[in-house]
Amino acid sequence: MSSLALSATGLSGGYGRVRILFDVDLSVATPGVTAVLGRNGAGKSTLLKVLIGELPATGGDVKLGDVAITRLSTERRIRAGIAYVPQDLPIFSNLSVRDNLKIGAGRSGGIDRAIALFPKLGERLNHRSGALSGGERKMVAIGRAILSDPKILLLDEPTEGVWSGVIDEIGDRLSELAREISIILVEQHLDLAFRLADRIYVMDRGHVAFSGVPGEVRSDPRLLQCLSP
Ligand SMILES: Nc1ncnc2c1ncn2[C@@H]1O[C@H](COP(=O)(O)OP(=O)(O)OP(=O)(O)O)[C@@H](O)[C@H]1O
Repeated sequence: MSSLALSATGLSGGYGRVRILFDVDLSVATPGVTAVLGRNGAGKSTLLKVLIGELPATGGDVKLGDVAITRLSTERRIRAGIAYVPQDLPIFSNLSVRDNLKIGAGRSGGIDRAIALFPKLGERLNHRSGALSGGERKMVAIGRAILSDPKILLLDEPTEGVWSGVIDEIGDRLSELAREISIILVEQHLDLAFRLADRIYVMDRGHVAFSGVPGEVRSDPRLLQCLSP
């Protein structure tokens, strides 16, 4: 079980001179699911990119446990125990499922943990990844990410482009995974986010508008305001 919490304090960041995030405070459940909601363009993906170090923080701090990791490279954050699955999946279409998974396996070469989480991948190991369904591609990306044995997993819209019948399946697997590690979940499917999350942050124009446990957030009139286009 993980005891390493990821937290952000007063976090700002963006693209070049364009500031997108303003003074974001966030602290993740360990283990468990912390969902981040907000309308398109609210800054959810940008937040994950700053947390993993793909974009620099221009203010504030990111901590893993008590250690500030704000200035660490993405590679060192991954080594420290954070994994990231971006929205646009880095899946190599020409490679088999097995070879795509092996990219995440490091020196051990073992892909068993990914297959234990998503047994369907075990049946598709020799398939070309480009021929997989949207849901299966998401499974490959998540399965590969957990092979680095992360304590914290950042997931950007794992159900985007996934057939509704498979959304629950992915949700069930994430719920299992969240018994062991912390997941920060950016998600457009509200039902799934409310089902999985221990805590929810609602973002609006680069700020955290409010946060709370799912019951509180669902009945907060600010939710509709923050999610309406
Ligand atoms: N590469 C980029 N360069 C400049 N601005 C960007 C870039 N990527 C995103 N943005 C801008 O940053 C803002 C926040 O985008 P972000 O992708 O973080 O939002 P989001 O909440 O994840 O939205 P979505 O649900 O659509 O993915 C938007 O105004 C977007 O146009």
